[in-house]
Amino acid sequence: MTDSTHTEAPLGVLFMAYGGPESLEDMPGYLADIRAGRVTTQAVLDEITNNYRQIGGKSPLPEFTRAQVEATMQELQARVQRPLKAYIGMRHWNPWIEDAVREMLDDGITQAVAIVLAPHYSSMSVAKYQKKIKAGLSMNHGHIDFEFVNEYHTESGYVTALANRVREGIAAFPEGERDDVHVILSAHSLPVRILREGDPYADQLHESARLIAAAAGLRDDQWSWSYQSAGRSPEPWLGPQLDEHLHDLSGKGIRKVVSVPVGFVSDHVEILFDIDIAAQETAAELGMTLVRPPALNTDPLFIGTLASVLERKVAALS
Ligand SMILES: C=CC1=C(C)c2cc3[nH]c(cc4nc(cc5[nH]c(cc1n2)c(C)c5CCC(=O)O)C(CCC(=O)O)=C4C)c(C)c3C=C
Ligand SMILES: [Fe+2]
Ligand SMILES: [Fe+2]
Repeated sequence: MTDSTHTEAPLGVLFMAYGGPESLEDMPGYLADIRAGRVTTQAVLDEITNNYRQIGGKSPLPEFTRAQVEATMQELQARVQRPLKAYIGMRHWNPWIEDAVREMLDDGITQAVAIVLAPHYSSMSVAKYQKKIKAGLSMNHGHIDFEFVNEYHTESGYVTALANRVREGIAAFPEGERDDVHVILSAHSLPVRILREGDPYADQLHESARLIAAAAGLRDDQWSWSYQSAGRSPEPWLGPQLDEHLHDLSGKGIRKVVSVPVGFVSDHVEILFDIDIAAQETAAELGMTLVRPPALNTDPLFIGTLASVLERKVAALS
C-alpha cells in the first residue's frame, strides 16, 4: 500500500546562495543589487570589476553551488522516503530567490525546506535570504510551508572538514617547520553595529573557530581570528581585517601562515581575490609564506552535513 498523504507534488528543497556575475558586463547590475540603491562610484565599480577580471572575469560561485546542490540531493534523496525536488535561488543575481519560489509554486510544491550556503546566522545575511522567500510567496500570492535551516556552524562534518583543511595547510610546509606555522581562521566582516543589535553572527563564528582549532589539535597560540572582505562603506566594520592582522602577526615574528576562511563554503571572489591575491601580496611584502587550502566546495563531509541538517527539517515537515 502506498502512502496517500505524499503522492502529489514532491517536497521542495530550496538552496540559496549569494549569487555571482557570469561576466564582467553583469558587474554594474550585480553591485547595484548588493549595495541596495546606494550609489556605486565609478572608482568602486572599476576596482571590483578589476578584481573579478583577475579571477577569470566571472564568479565561480554559481557553478560550485550547482555542484554542491547535486551532491547534497543525491545523499538526501537516498536518506528520505519522499520524492524531493531541488531549486536554486540567489540573493543578489540570477537565478533570483523570488523566481525559484515562483517556480516552486508553479510546480505545485506545498511543503519545502530551505537552506543558505552560509553556516552562520545574521540578520544581515541568512535573515535577508529568508525574507526574499517571503517576498516571493507574497508577490505570487502563494503559500508553501517552509522549514528553514538557520545555521549549521557547530555540525561535526563541517567542523571536521575545516579541521582537515587546517591540517592540509600545515602539511604543505616542510616537517621541521610545521611547529612554527600560524593558522588564521577568518570570515566576512559585517558592520560593528550588529553587536549592539544582539546579532549572533560574531559569537557563532568564534564558536566555529574554537571547535575547528580544537579538532585540528592546534595550541591556543597557534591560531588566531580575523575578519576579511569588509564592505566599502563609511561605517566601522568588525576587525581586525586580514591585511592588518598579517602586519600584526609579522610584528610578532610569524613568517608561516595558513589561511582558512570558515564562513564561505566555496571558492569565490572573497577567497580567490581577497586572500589568494590581496592577502598573498601583503604576505609577500612582509616576507611571509601564506598557504590557503581549497574551500569546502563538494567535500563529502560538508555535503554530508548539508544532507543531515536538511534531513532533520524534512522530518519536521513529515
Ligand atoms: C555575512 C555577510 C556577508 C557575506 C557572507 C558576504 C559574502 C559575499 N560578498 C560578496 C561580494 C560583495 N559583497 C559586498 C558588500 C557587502 N557584503 C556584505 C555582507 C556579506 N557578504 C555586506 C553587508 C556588504 C555591504 C553592502 C552595502 O550596503 O554596501 C560587495 C560590494 C562592494 C563592497 O562593499 O565591498 C561585493 C562585491 C561575495 C562574492 C560573497 C560570497 C559569498
Ligand atoms: Fe557581500
Ligand atoms: Fe563581501
